[in-house]
Amino acid sequence: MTAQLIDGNALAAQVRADVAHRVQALKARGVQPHLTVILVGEDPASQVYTRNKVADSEQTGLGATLERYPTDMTEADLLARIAQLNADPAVHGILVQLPLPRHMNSHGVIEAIAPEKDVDGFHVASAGALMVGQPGFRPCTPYGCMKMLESIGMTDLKGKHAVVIGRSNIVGKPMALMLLQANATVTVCHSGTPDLAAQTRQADIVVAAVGKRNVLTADMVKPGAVVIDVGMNRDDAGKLCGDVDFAGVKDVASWITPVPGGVGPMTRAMLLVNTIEAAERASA
Ligand SMILES: Nc1nc2c(c(=O)[nH]1)N[C@@H](CN(C=O)c1ccc(C(=O)N[C@@H](CCC(=O)O)C(=O)O)cc1)CN2
Repeated sequence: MTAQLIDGNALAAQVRADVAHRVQALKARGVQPHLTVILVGEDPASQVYTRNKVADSEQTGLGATLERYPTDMTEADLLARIAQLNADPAVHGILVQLPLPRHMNSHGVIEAIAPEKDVDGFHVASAGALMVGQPGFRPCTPYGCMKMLESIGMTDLKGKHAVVIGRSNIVGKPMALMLLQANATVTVCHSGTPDLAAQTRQADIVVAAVGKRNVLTADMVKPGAVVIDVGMNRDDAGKLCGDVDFAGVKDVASWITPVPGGVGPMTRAMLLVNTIEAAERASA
């Protein structure tokens, strides 16, 4: 079997087109939706990601501002700026790019963002809403993974066993909750799981979100399973790769997401969805 690719770039383009229509509808009502992205420090990857977020936003007609601050910015100054943005009715979404410099408490900074502007979906209010199945912003990466499953007809996951590898607050845990909400039977595995392969071999859907190459190899995958690769790593040649041994697993799975061109573009696209949603709610 050779797996079919779930093309994140193509799906993200569809999502952006839909967002662009929603932006036009809001603009027709005199509302200019706006996202403010905050970058503290000089991390090269974060500089690329934040520039891309602004470019994606502008492509759909969303207004976007990138605010850059030096690494030695104080946490108090960052919190004060967030408070101003919270109070600004022209700003609908606020995103603080992670990681923050080590002297800052990321949790405290995220909690300072008004929940109604938390377009990253990282605030505890957003996490709580997801937990109890209430409307709220969903973290963009797992939200994008769910859209990818939907794109191949996997909407109701009743009877499906999903295994999530990784338990981070921004991917693994919300991913498990979203799969559960779609009626999957969900197992969450992590560094303390004794026999990972025994778990993944049972899975109809595997989501790998560890941040380590070759966490999932062909022998760990049930034939015909759907494999979603959230990882973003570098191989020995410096080439971008995921957590999944793509070359091996593609011969066992039925569907697989590539890296690059899979979950990454969908993460960016779902940020736009959350931002237009924030603007629509604010102007309802
Ligand atoms: N505040 C946030 N910080 C971070 C998040 C986040 O969702 N919110 N996620 C990651 C980084 N990230 C977005 O910020 C992100 C990284 C990469 C991609 C992406 O499109 N990757 C491409 C490849 C890019 C390359 O060539 O380097 C792909 O997979 O095709 C999207 C989003 C940490 N911080």
